[in-house]
Amino acid sequence: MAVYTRLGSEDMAGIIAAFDVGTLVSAKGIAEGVSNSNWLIETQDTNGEARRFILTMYETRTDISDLPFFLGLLDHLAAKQCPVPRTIHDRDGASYRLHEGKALALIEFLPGVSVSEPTAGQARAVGAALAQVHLAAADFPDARENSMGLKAWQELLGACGHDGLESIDPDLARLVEHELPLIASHWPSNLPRGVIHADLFPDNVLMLGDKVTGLIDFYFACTDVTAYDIAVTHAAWCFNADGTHFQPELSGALLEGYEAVRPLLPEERAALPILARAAAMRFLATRAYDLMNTPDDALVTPKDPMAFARRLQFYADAANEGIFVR
Ligand SMILES: Nc1ncnc2c1ncn2[C@@H]1O[C@H](COP(=O)(O)OP(=O)(O)O)[C@@H](O)[C@H]1O
Ligand SMILES: N[C@@H](CCOP(=O)(O)O)C(=O)O
Repeated sequence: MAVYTRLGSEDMAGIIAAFDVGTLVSAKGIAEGVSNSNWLIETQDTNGEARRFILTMYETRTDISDLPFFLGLLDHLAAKQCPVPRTIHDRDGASYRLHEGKALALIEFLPGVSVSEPTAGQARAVGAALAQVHLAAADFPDARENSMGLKAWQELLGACGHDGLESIDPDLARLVEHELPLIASHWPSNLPRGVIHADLFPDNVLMLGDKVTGLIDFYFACTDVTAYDIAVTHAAWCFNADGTHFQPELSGALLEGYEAVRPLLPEERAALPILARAAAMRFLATRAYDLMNTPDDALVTPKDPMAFARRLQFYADAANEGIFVR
């Protein structure tokens, strides 16, 4: 359930009236997602045409000062025909507005559904779309530090503590205490950097068949090692949900799709094993922290950190097995 803030119909009509998108017809809260509040908005324009939008209210996880980067990136990528939602600027030309202290943005509704058991064809299409974003963002003028980088993982896992991790799983503290310093000492410093999505999970990709119709939720986007974004997407797409089974056919297809658009440098491909461990650690860290710090009566169900602990263990065990070798 991702509507944390209740907006009455009068409030909603007033918010929509600030945009030149017609008259509000309906506003339906969207259950998916966990970070922000989202509504499906339907309006009727002056020609009587029905139009659909997504209204997002940014909650605590998204810093308002980052919105110019996120929303500006969407418009930059959309202008380059990437399958991302355009932002709808209000009557004053602003890309977001404040409502009772919280930021709101209206974005283009895109068709498609998020797949839960991707095919190789879908993985290939996602790889190609990710590469398209990396190339299209090459001349995006703004930059943003990765707020979910190594330092954040160390802080989050430190806050969980040895006993806290062991309370999740008896072997979790051992895995983290072995892997985190290894990742820190092997993080590659010589690779191409650029704008990355950093959270391209299946629930952030809209698809119709094998076609990517929407890349959404750019709210972890930042400037970091480009190949790390491939590692994040690999960890998110190439295993079953709980991380118990690696799916080599999806791995091969994802990388083929990516390289058909943006060939990897040899040093990027060589770094994928350590970057994959890092990606698994990143999501293990936020999920473990959230699991330990989400009130029992919270609106959302925390995600399972062990799904990414299993991915991390797999990548560590397979470090010399060439799963990323062409
Ligand atoms: N531009 C869009 N077009 C169509 N559906 C969207 C769009 N943006 C978000 N959604 C829907 O809203 C859900 C939550 O959006 P998301 O940005 O993932 O939320 P959160 O930031 O909370 O994770 C998505 O899973 C999708 O179903
Ligand atoms: N996708 C990650 C982080 C959660 O992000 P959100 O897009 O669901 O807010 C995960 O699954 O851990």
